[in-house]
Amino acid sequence: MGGTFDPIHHGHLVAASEVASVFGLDEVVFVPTGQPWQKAKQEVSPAEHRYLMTVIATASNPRFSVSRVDVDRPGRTYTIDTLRELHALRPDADLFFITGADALAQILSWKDVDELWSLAHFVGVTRPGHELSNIGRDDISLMEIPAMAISSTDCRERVHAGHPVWYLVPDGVVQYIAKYGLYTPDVAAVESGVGRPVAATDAASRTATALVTP
Ligand SMILES: Nc1ncnc2c1ncn2[C@@H]1O[C@H](COP(=O)(O)OP(=O)(O)OP(=O)(O)O)[C@@H](O)[C@H]1O
Ligand SMILES: O=C(O)c1ccc[n+]([C@@H]2O[C@H](COP(=O)([O-])O)[C@@H](O)[C@H]2O)c1
Repeated sequence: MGGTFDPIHHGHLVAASEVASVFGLDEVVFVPTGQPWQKAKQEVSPAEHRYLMTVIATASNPRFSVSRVDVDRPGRTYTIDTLRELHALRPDADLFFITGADALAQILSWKDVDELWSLAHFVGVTRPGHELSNIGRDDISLMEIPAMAISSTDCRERVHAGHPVWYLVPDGVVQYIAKYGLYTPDVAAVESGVGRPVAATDAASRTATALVTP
């Protein structure tokens, strides 16, 4: 499963788990992008942070692993290169490529799209707010998965605004984001009060008030 994973969230993990279960996959390899060229207009976190968050998020599942092929390949990330490299590394493996409905809808704009179909079996999964279509190809499988209305964009915006992302992303990823200050406004903005996180003391005093109220 390829993705920018900025950050990885439970929508990604549920999609991978469901496809692995239905198709009886031995392993799901998460492949964080190096330079996602279709996101060139937006700021993307350094690849090492996205790679490490993906490692943390998948560590507890023995069937999940993370590949560095896209992170380590210089230049823009194209799935045609990802699949060729994975195929060279595991020539005997049947490759599946998992995509959400939104990514599948864009696939005709991907590099060398006509060559993709012979390198992997594509599986499109449902995603709230997006229509799932096999874009007229019978060789693409479509799957309904439990709806997770979570996006990395929303997670970044929540952290930036000082709102929690607990239970949207794995606990270790919440802690990683806090440790490295990802998605937080810069210091000047914090000092000017923009995006100020909810103060622990505010929350504590509200709890205390609630406890003494009859
Ligand atoms: N909630 C979700 N349910 C199902 N599939 C998802 C979900 N979120 C992401 N995906 C799929 O996972 C893959 C990687 O997505 P990506 O890393 O770009 O996450 P994103 O949440 O879409 O990020 P952003 O909001 O930054 O665009 C894509 O195929 C995408 O369609
Ligand atoms: O090959 C391409 O041209 C291409 C264009 C856009 C996205 N992709 C791949 O689609 C996957 C999801 O990408 P994204 O940008 O939605 O996180 C990831 O593996 C990308 O490398 C691939």
